[in-house]
Amino acid sequence: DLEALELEGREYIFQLDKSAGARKNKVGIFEWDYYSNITKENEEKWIQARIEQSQQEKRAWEETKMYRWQDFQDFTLRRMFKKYSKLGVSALPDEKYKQLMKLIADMESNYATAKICEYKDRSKCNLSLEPEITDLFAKSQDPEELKHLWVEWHKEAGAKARNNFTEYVGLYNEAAKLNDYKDVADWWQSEYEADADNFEQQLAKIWEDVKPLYQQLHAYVRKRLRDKYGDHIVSARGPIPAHLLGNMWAQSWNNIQSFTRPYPDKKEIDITQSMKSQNYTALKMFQMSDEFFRSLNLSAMPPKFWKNSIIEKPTDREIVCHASAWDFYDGEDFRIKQCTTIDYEYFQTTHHEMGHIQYYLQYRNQPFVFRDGANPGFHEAVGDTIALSVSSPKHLRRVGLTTGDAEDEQTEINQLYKMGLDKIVFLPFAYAIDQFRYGVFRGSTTPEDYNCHYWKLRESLQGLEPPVNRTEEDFDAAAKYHVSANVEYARYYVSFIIQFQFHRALCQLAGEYVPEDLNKKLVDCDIYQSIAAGNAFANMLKMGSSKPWPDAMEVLTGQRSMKADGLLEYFRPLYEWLQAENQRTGEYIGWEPSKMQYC
Ligand SMILES: C=C(C[SeH])C(=O)N1CCC[C@H]1C(=O)O
Ligand SMILES: [Zn+2]
Repeated sequence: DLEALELEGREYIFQLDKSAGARKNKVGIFEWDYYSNITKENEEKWIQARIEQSQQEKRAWEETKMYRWQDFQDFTLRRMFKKYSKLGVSALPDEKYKQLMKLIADMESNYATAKICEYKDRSKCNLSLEPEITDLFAKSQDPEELKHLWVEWHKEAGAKARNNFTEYVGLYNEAAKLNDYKDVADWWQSEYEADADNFEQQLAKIWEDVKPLYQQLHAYVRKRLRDKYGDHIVSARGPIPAHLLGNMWAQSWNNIQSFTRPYPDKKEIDITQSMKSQNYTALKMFQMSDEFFRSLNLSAMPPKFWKNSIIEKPTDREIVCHASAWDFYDGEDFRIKQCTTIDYEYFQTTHHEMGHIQYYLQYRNQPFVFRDGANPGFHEAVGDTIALSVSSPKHLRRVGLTTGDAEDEQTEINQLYKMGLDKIVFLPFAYAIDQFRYGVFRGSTTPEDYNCHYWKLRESLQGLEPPVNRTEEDFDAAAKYHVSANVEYARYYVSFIIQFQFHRALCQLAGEYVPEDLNKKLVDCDIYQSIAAGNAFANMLKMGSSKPWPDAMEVLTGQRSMKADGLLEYFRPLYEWLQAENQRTGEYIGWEPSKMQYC
């Protein structure tokens, strides 16, 4: 009878889940060894381990198909079976599976080991992205040097990946179809459990809500850059050249805050300078982040975390420097790998990565198949939500990273501007990255016009243009880690929206934010040491992916959908200031078509 069948199904799926967890642990160790020591030998070992895992998964998948789990009464049981009924890339025949793994590994190692020559001394050709190129890009205010670094990096890390990427798209789409998805775009979006094209409608709605704020910020920054570099470099009504914004991908404009902020005579909050003058170390940054989480009654980092993590770039080997957090699915072994430098950006990144580890710790008693974010955006939002408190003036004063004067109107606008250069600026970038890849996977963007489509999106969404003309010899999208490393990117777009919904709820629980109370503003909320906020956060995080994400979001925020209202409320004073300022200077809002050639 059905009762007995369901009982048998329960036995089976929990057994399968346990062995799946053991497989993930084993493959994870090989993957870590490769990412933290890029050699041909380690790449081969990792791919071999992946092949063995995929063969075992295929056998288990055949067995799982025999159960009529759709008729089971228990919701959790049905959800576990549903997740295990999707085989993933292992559905590819062995040879194709191996080829796909190799393509991704080769693109990723090309990105991780790419080197370029200096602008000043062309004989010095050993510049890596981290820390050399990143630091130069953050500090240089020489448009010619920035142009050189931009062009050379996009050649080494982007153009070189074009052929591998094209082949990867074909194989990855084959895997999608074997999993009953139309294409990889459909597969990636299924992670958000939205019906049909609803997920893309949600993304579009959010952009519609945020675009006016972005356009005001874009217009203001363009004016300040024109003041600095002259109108022969920055036009009055055109897109902004992408190499002048302090970041290789123009995804965050924080590095130009110092010479563009609204009230320059107000003391600058220069966290990087404070950290350096206080002899901060990478370890201290990690200990401070761990202490913040513990202050909320959340979990401490376990011993293996401090023992096994790599928090500074090794000098004796090549590694994948791009920051990452790892769950080895044994309840004890959790690691971060990052090439920390002592600056504001890495202070943020450290909290971002520690947020991933905290999520792993909170859901570590879930079945393995539920040890995941409620949706991929949740996982990216945990650390950033905490960092919203950490980067508040109140908290920075608390930890001695800024001194003196309490909030006055102008300082608050400067603070919101600094936050906006990270959080508002990022949204059209993230939107462009996966709009581009959706088109590629759907076939509406072909290899013959990869770069043309990429720059059309960059111009229409971000209001940027390339510093030099582009052709289809280039492949600028792959100059961004996630495109070379096959990491979906809409997760960050979602994260930068929901983290403000989480932050607002936590601030209310901490008594730090009261709507309409001018002494309890969102911009100066710091939930540090609030057990009430921490417990509510933990209740959501513990769920992992055991329920559809609206249930998880509702537990913390009472909302069941992602909405830009949290972000817009946080930045409202800045929005009003920007509108008034752009009116005062008569700045043109938006951008006319670029005169650069890229299609
Ligand atoms: C820090 C990570 C590792 Se999950 C990252 O890739 N982030 C964090 C914010 C956006 C995105 C990026 O750097 O492009
Ligand atoms: Zn992340």
